[in-house]
Amino acid sequence: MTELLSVAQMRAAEAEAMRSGAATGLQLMERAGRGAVAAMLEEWPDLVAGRWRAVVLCGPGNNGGDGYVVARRLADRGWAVEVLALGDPARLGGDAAKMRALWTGPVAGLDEAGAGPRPGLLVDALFGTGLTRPLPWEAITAMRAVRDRAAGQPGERCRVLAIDCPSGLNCDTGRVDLPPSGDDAPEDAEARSHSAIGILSADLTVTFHAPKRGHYLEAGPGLCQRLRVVDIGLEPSEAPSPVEPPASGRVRLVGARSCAADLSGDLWPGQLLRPGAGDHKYRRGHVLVVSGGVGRGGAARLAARTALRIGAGLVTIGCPPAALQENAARLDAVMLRPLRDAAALEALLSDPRISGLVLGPGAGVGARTREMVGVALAARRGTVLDADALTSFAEAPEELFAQLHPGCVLTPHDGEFARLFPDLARRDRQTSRVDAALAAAARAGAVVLLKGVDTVIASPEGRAAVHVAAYGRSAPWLGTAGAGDVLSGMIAGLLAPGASAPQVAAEAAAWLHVEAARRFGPGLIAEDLPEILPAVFRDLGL
Ligand SMILES: NC(=O)C1=CN([C@@H]2O[C@H](COP(=O)(O)OP(=O)(O)OC[C@H]3O[C@@H](n4cnc5c(N)ncnc54)[C@H](OP(=O)(O)O)[C@@H]3O)[C@@H](O)[C@H]2O)[C@@H](O)CC1
Ligand SMILES: [K+]
Repeated sequence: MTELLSVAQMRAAEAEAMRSGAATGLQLMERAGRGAVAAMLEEWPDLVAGRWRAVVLCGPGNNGGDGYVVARRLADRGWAVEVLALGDPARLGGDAAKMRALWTGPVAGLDEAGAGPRPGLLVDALFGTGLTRPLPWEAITAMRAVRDRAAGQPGERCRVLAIDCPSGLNCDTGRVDLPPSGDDAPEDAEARSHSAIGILSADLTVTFHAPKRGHYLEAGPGLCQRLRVVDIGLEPSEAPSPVEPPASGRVRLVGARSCAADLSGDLWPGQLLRPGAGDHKYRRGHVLVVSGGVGRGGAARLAARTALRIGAGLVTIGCPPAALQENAARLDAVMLRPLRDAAALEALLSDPRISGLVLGPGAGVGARTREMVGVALAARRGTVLDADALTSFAEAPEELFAQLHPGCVLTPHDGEFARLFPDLARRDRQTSRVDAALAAAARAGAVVLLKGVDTVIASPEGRAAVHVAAYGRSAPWLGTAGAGDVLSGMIAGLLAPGASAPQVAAEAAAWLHVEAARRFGPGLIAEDLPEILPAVFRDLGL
C-alpha cells in the first residue's frame, strides 16, 4: 500500500541516504532530473523521436538544480533548450550550483519568457518542496508568458512538466500560497487565484521516491493532473499493511489495486467483505439505523439498504411510530421497529445482537437527536454518527466528545466539521486536512472521516489515511443527494460483524463508495450505489 510522505519525511529519507553513504546529494539530483526526463518520454512517446524545443524555468533552490539536469539531458537528446532562471544563478549554492555549472548553454532571466518560438515542452523547475513563502508573482507571469507563446499558433499546445510539484503547491497541505498581488494580476482575489492556478497547472508531475501528501490533498490533484513517481535509489520504507490501522505519523493512501502485491492475490478490501464458512446472519452483525419522522425517512432507508448490501446479516430501521406506515411500504428485507424516544432506543439496545448503529441521516437537529445519540453511545456498539447527529451538537461539541468511545466513526463534511471543530477548520498555511482530522480525532476520542474529494480518515491514536477520488479514480457524479447517507450505511455494515477496526472499516467504505460510483458512471443517484455493490464485489473476485 502506498505511503504519502510529508516534506520532513522526504528530507529525512534523503539525509539518511547521504549519511549512510548510499548516495551523494549530487547523485540524487542527477537521478531526479534523469528520471523526470525518462518518465516524461514514457508519458509522451511522441516526443521520443525528433528535436523539440523546451523552455526550462529554474528556481533558486534544489528544484532549480533538478531543472539544470533536465535541461542538459534534453539538450543531449538534440533538443533546443532555453533555460530561464529566477534570481541570479550565480547565487545558487550546493548541488544546484554544481548542476548549473554543468549546463553549458546560456541562462536568461524570467523576463525573457515571452520571447521566442512556441516550445513543445515547458519544464517547471522553479520551486519544489522547499517553498515556504508565497510564490513570487514573477514565477506566475513567466509561466503564462511561455504558455502564451503558443497562443494563436497552429499545432499542439505546449505541454507542461512539473518537477516534483507544480511551483506554488505546498507539498504538505496541497494548497497554493499565492502572492497578494502583482502588476498584471486581476484585482479580485478569487479571480487572481483562479487565473494563477490555471497558469500553474501541469500536464504531468514527476515526483521522487514517494508521493507527498500535497499531491493528493486539496488543490494538489488538480494542479498535478497526472502524477508519476520516480525511484532515485532511496531506501524504501516498509509498506503499511492494508488491514491494520496505519502506524502513527504515517499516512497511507487508500487504494485496492496497490494492495495486490501485499496480499498475494487476496485483494483488499475483499477480505473484509467475504463471509467465513459457516457464518450465519447474526455472525455478520445486526445494524440499527435510527430514522427521522414522517416524510424524512429516505436517508435512513438509504443507509439501511446499503448496510444490508455490504454484508450486515440483519438491518433494522427504528422510526417514530407515526412514520411506521410509510417505512413499511418501502421496506422488505430491512426490518422495522417503532422508536418513540430515547427510552425506546435504550430498550431496543438491550438486545446485545445489535452490533452496529447509524444515527444522523434525516434525524433532525435538536434535543431528541442529542438524547438518542447519548443512549446509543452508552450502549458502546460500533456507531456511525453523521449529518444531524453531528450538527445537533454544534452548540456544545464537548458534550458529544465526552460520550464518544473508540468504536465510533464520525463522518462530517467540511461544513459539519467546522461546526464541531471550528478552531481546527480555520487552518493556518502549514496545517493540512490530515493534521486537522488527526487533531479532531484526538479531541473526539473517535475515528473522524472528513469527507471530500480528498477524504481523510484519522484515528485518536494518530493514525491517518487518505482516499482521493482523482488521478484516474474521479467520480464527480458522487456529489448527489443521499450519497453521504449511503457512506454511513457502508461503514456501519462493515463495522457490525465486529471484525474490523473502525478506522479500517471507514477506509474500506470510502474506497467502495467511490468504486461503486465509478462502476455505475454518469447519471448516478444515491439509490444506485447499494444496487451496484454486487458488481463491485464480483470485480473484487468475491
Ligand atoms: N529531498 C530530496 O531527496 C531531493 C530533492 N530534490 C529536489 O530539491 C527540491 C527541494 O529543494 P529545496 O529544499 O532547495 O527547495 P526549493 O523547492 O528548490 O525552493 C527553495 C528555494 O527557494 C527559495 N525561496 C522560497 N520561497 C521563495 C520566494 N517566495 N521567493 C524567492 N525565493 C524563495 C528558498 O530560499 P530561502 O527561503 O532559503 O531564502 C530556496 O532557495 C525538491 O523539490 C526536489 O525538486 C531532488 O534533487 C532529489 C532529491
Ligand atoms: K516545480
